[in-house]
Amino acid sequence: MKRICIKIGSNVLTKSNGQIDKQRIKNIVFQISELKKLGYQCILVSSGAVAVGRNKIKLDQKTDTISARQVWSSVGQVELLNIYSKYLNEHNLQCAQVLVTKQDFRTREHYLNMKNCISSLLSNEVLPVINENDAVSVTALMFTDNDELSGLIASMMDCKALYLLSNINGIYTGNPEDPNAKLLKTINGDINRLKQYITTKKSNFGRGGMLTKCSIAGRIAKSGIPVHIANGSMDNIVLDLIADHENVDHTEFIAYKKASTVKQWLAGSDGFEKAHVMINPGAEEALNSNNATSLLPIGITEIKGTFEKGDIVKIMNQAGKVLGLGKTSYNKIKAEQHIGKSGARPLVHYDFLFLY
Ligand SMILES: Nc1ncnc2c1ncn2[C@@H]1O[C@H](COP(=O)(O)OP(=O)(O)O)[C@@H](O)[C@H]1O
Ligand SMILES: N[C@@H](CCC(=O)OP(=O)(O)O)C(=O)O
Repeated sequence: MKRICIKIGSNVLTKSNGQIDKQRIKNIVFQISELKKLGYQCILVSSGAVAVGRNKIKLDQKTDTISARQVWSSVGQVELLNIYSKYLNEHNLQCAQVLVTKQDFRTREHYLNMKNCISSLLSNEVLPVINENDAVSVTALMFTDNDELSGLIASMMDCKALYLLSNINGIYTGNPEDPNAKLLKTINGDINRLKQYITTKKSNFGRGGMLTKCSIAGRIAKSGIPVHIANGSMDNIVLDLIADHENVDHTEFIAYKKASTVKQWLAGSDGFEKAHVMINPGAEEALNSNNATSLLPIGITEIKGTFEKGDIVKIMNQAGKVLGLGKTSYNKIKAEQHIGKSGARPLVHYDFLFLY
């Protein structure tokens, strides 16, 4: 089975007047049923709960922003899944609702429970429809947006590709409304240059925006999974991409060589770090070279925060630029004894290091 993850943004599922676009959902379901016939196993990450709920419930004036999101998402999620379920049944397919929080990726036990649940649904031919559990995930505990969630799912489930469907063809070299802005067809590595093109403009109901979509797409591609940002408002977009992606207008983040599962997990672990490890220019150069280099204490200048053996740390240069994430071989106390000294074991072995 070729396994893929498809993420659908709120705007793909709603019309400009805010109403749910049932025809769009119907077409997404059609594509999933066709993909199944072609031997694809799909995992759906669907936004839209808040947008759907907002249409159903008029809140009293006292309701604050957080409570509003909780009410709308929990009401909207029921409606959203009912629509998916109804259309899937027309193709003799079934779906399951999987609601997750960022915490579920933090502890290994929850991570494995979640992985087992999704694997079991897939092996029983049930389509997992995943969303953030917006009713209980609030502020600091939230995913940046569902793009981040879909990246974590694609890595966890070892997907062959991730499709991020938004209301736009892909990334343009400027404001998409500017006729001079061109669509970038492929991104190969350097995502930093994209920042100059991206405005803070978001789709009506979108959360993260294009910049977070890009940084997640870049990271996931670097860990070995190709990412396609494409227009989910176009009928049969995923089918077209799978048939001949080079001839469909969209942006592809070209995948690097497949990373190990540990490196893939690290690629999605931003925010889970226990401490920041600052390194000197020599160490930065060595890590960024083409050789498989581990992070040695001699290159470390400072440690901010505390960690135990096996915790994740964020690796940063002198200017504060984040270089990557690593899993430590020993704890902070031991690391501090060796800072700036030669001869000690790597704090982060190359096999447990993911560089952006
Ligand atoms: N350079 C750019 N190229 C493409 N889209 C951009 C660019 N800069 C800003 N955007 C905006 O990003 C939006 C998509 O991001 P987002 O709102 O997060 O979508 P979604 O809700 O599908 O996740 C587009 O609707 C577009 O207005
Ligand atoms: N979990 C929220 C969606 C959050 C989100 O990331 O939205 P989007 O940027 O449209 O993918 C919901 O279902 O409304």
